[in-house]
Amino acid sequence: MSQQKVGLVGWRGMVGSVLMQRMQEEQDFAHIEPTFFTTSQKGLPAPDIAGAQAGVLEDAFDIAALSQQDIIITCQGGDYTKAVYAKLRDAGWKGYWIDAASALRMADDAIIVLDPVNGNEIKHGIEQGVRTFVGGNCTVSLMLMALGGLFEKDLVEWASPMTYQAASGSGAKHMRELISQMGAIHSAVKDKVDDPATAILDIDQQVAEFIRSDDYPSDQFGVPLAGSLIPYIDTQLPSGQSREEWKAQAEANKILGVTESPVPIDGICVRVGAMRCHSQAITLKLKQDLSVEEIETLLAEHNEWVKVIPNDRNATMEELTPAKVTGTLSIPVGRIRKLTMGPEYISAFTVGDQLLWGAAEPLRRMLRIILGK
Ligand SMILES: NC(=O)C1=CN([C@@H]2O[C@H](COP(=O)(O)OP(=O)(O)OC[C@H]3O[C@@H](n4cnc5c(N)ncnc54)[C@H](OP(=O)(O)O)[C@@H]3O)[C@@H](O)[C@H]2O)C=CC1
Ligand SMILES: N[C@@H](CC(=O)OP(=O)(O)O)C(=O)O
Repeated sequence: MSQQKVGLVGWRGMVGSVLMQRMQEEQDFAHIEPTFFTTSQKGLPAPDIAGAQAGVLEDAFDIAALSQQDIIITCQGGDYTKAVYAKLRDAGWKGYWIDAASALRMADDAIIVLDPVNGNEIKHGIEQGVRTFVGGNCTVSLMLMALGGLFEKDLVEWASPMTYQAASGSGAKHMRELISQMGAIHSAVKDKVDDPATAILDIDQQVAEFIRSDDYPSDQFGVPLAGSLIPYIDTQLPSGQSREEWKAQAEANKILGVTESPVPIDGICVRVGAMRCHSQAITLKLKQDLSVEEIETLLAEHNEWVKVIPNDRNATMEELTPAKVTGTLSIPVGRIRKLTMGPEYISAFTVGDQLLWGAAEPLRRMLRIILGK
């Protein structure tokens, strides 16, 4: 049988590069006939990651060229999806569309993909003719990978995730700016830091003045991140939520297949100075008084990537940090304990790489599901 034709759009962006990396690691290119598309570099040689047959870059707005594909994976962003998807479907294309952008997530004919959580719904959807599959919001996917064991058993009455989101969620330029901010702060006070005789409050005062000054680089974020934080992510909604906060309940319930009486999931999303791992401190109200041991067992058994970290200081400091998790598929979850509010109130803290399970990996696995490999 000939291989499926797969069009790759957005492959050189940040999410796309992580996807290409993972596809190479997992030998995915051995099972497909890839065509690389571009919005800006038509005719240039395609990357050699997929072998000699890759040819040149095709125009990502060429509906006829896109229509030749059995499957299209796009990490190009929502504006691209809005510009192309409807035209392609209107032209009669019936292939599989796998998308990283949020634009189509809540569409009735689209499934949000996170197969360790909703693999059955994905398979059922394919059988029913669903052809549009969209990766979830990074914080939502990471939360469900961590707490899937409780949601799967319908044990969660409500959840309140308070997030600590990395710079990568805003894009590559923001990651660079975070590093520049860190370096600029150090440069501004290096002499004083190196001199142990300098009073710490003098250093602190100088750092504070520098962070508020025009010399501090903040073109991308608009306000300081290094040495500070930003308690607002994405756009403002009339509900008082940020759009990032709104996604938690809307997307998580869609992934979980809850159509009536959605599980309330709401909290505050905060940008912090981590590079590419999102962390979340989650308060849960369970429907039952389960022991911590029972909760840990349910969580650990849910999928092969979640790793329960005992609520122990050393284990937490070693295992439950962005520094430890970055660049890996591991989803540690720890700080699990009963809160003083009552026996059904539980805390949890989880960390995950927002470019891997938060973005690229669910798309890559969706491709494999369609290929049946
Ligand atoms: N960042 C994130 O955390 C997440 C992002 N997403 C979705 O993925 C989309 C893409 O995000 P992200 O990967 O961060 O976007 P990037 O800005 O890194 O890349 C998007 C596109 O920009 C073009 N581009 C122009 N100059 C360059 C350059 N120097 N290097 C690389 N690419 C360049 C490329 O298109 P071309 O080759 O056509 O010129 C590329 O595909 C988002 O809009 C969002 O919808 C989803 C989940 C998480
Ligand atoms: N909004 C996320 C990143 C992202 O791209 O989310 P979404 O795929 O839902 O637009 C963040 O800033 O961390």
